[in-house]
Amino acid sequence: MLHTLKVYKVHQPVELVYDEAGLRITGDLHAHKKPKAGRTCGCIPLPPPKVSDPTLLPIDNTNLLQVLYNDQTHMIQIHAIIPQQPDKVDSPVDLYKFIYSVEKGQEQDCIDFCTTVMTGAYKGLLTKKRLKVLINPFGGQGKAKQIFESQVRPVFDAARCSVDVQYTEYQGHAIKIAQDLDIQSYDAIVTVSGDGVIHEVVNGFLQRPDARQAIRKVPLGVIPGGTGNALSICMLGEKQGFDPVMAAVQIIKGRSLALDLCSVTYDDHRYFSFLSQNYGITSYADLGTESMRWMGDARTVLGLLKEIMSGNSYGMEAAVHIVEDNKETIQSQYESAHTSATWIELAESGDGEDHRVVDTIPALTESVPEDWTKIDGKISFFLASKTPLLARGMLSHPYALPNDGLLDLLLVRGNYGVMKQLGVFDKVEKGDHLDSKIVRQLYKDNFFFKKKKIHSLSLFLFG
Ligand SMILES: Nc1ncnc2c1ncn2[C@@H]1O[C@H](COP(=O)(O)OP(=O)(O)OP(=O)(O)O)[C@@H](O)[C@H]1O
Repeated sequence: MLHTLKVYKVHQPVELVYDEAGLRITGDLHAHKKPKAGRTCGCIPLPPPKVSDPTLLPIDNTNLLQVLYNDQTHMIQIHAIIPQQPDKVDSPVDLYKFIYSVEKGQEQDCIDFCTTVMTGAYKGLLTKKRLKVLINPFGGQGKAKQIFESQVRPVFDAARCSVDVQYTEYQGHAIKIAQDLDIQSYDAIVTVSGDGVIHEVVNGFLQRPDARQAIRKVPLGVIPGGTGNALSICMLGEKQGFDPVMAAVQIIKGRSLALDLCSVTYDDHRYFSFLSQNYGITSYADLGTESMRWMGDARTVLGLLKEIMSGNSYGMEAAVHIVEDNKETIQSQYESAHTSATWIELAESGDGEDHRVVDTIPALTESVPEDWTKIDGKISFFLASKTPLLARGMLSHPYALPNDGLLDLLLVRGNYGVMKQLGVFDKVEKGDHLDSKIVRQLYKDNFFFKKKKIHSLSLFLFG
């Protein structure tokens, strides 16, 4: 059903048309111009859109943040996200604000129009979310605060979210904040940081007596403010995963996605991981470039090259429970899971249940079950991951699924020499390394790894 409203930009008539797909603004010749710094009001800017009518600006429901009538100014205000290149799926986006005057006598029509648009734009979603925002002022290249204030806060304000900002003050602070968070007061917890602070939030939640309830009640929203931002690129892709505006829109318009967590026990310490567990070249590459965070995510590539060139080999002992080790089968399972993807909504736990997270995997002191496979000797890569991308340009686990209850393990046994290892590295950008003969197995499994044990739990994320 079509809903229309006639409004004015100064004296020029403009028509607003809303249907199920979204809103169209017709007749505003300057609507596509890009917003100026400061993004005040006015009618806004961008390169001309690839639509047949240059006076027409279509805005999808997903990109509509707020449409409201201001009875002080007798104006309608539209806050929306507009892609810089409308024909590209991963185009950068900008925040726009359109303001048009409403004719005398049309006020009630305008209010009704706004209600219709907002109902369609937020179908099944909460409006005016209450957000707890954690900013690591030292994360990545130290730009998290600036990213938040200049690119993210305006989006949250436009969507009329209430924002409670807290800066992390020391290592481990986010664990404490998540542990003490009043879960009834917030609709999401948002990190403006790298993966380190996300790790702390997840672990803080899971140390709570009401861990399961807390993690269901308060989803995690991720704004890229670190160096690698691995979780962000796994959710939004390699380009948009580094776009704070797009990430902010996900927090407002995204739906929750369950992501398995891995329980890791190290000596008598237990924690939960949502990315990868690894040994061999990738782990030493990471450790060897800790002091190079200033160079952003380029340090991942540099570290890997350095470690491969060193010619080191790595001994390990591990036991793995293999669920599937045929690459073709894993690929086809991934493809069918991907095409039939459904959002996993976890049921709320009932009152009186124990909400603590309990360990269900056998203790390390117990003997390895008979149907598990042992790995004992030299390896180059032992990389188990819940997520597909290790970093930008490194699609290490192309068939990883967020909530299949399994880990994907990439294993290269032995040391095949620098040239062959460089060959694997060279193909990892698009995931083609799996065709390499030396990448012997890609398992879906649970496993014991040295002194670590891993299984999966769930966390809500926006996707
Ligand atoms: N105020 C602070 N002072 C010192 N360390 C902090 C502070 N706030 C957070 N931290 C620590 O900084 C570490 C790294 O933070 P973060 O994940 O944000 O950035 P990053 O490691 O550069 O990003 P990425 O994980 O994407 O590479 C975290 O483990 C966190 O404990």
